[in-house]
Amino acid sequence: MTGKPKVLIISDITESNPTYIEFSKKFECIRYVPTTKEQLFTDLQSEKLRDVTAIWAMWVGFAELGGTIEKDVFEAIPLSVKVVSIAPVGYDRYDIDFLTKRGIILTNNPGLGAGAVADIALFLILATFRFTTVLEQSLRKERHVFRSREVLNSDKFVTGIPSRREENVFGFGNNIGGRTVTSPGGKRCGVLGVGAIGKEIIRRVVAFGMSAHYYTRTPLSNEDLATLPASSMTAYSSLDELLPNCDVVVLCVPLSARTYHILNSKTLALLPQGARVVNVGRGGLIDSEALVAALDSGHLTTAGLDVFEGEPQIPEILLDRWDITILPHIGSATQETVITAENGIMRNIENVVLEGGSGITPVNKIR
Ligand SMILES: O=CC(=O)O
Repeated sequence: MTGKPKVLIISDITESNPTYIEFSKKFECIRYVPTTKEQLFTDLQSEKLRDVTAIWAMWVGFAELGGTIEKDVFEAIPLSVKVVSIAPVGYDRYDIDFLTKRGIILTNNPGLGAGAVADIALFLILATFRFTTVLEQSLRKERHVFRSREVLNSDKFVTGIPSRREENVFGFGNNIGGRTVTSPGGKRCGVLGVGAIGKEIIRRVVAFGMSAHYYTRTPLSNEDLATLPASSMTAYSSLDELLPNCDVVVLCVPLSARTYHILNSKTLALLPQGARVVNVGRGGLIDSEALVAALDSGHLTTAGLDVFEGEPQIPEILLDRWDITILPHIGSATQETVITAENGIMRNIENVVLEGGSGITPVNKIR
């Protein structure tokens, strides 16, 4: 017994983080490594955790115990808990109504890693225009830089690529599987969601010579526009108006009932023939089956995805495709982001537990 308020830390942490060193002087920090959902449920009800006042949850719910910190687990948390503080921006995996009814504040980290996520969006945009995934896979398989039509067309080439040989595939690599390889420069990049991430994406794509096209329910303020390459940006008043003007569309809106499957067979059909799709938001924004159908029909050229519906699983139909670049939800996975997230979590916990506040960046309102 230290007499200090107890914080349950369900996550890896950076022990050398100077903010944590100070924090651990004010709180009894109980480190917990989650194994299974069932074990977590049991442990949360144990005597040792009976008077915990805060839960530092970092990425749990996203990563190692994908989806576990949902209502069924929260039902087990001690009544003494006042705040659950999580690392991510997105809190779509958490049951806000349940937490609010229990009088628990949930805090997130708005804007966390926006630049890092935008970097990954840019990487995926480049991959979708230049077909880097299939070309890298081919290189690894063939073990040399190919230039011959024979090699590119060989059966040893990445599975799934159409074998309409001579007329569609050129050794130089400017036409792969019957689809044209083009530069992003001069093309139109649609950005769906112009929050912190969307703004960073706009800055990056314009630097690459693209124009930025966007639709946002709340118009950008003049201050916002002053920080953006406004002369290369065009606003649209609806999604239906935006989509026909995108050579690539990038999704970075939060997942909600309104945005669930916002790209579906109907909206994908509004994209121009040959368009690309990139998703760094949440998997549930896209109907994966409709995406695959649009690629198969040749309406879409390629896609790049960092997020998937039902993570940590990946829809089977996306896995073996040569025309989709996939990454394991690494948008904000950098050392800088981790430290910023930890600091945000500690600041929120201190505010609620030591200062009697409602959280610095609360998701819900208690009272
Ligand atoms: O996906 C990561 C986040 O929401 O921060």
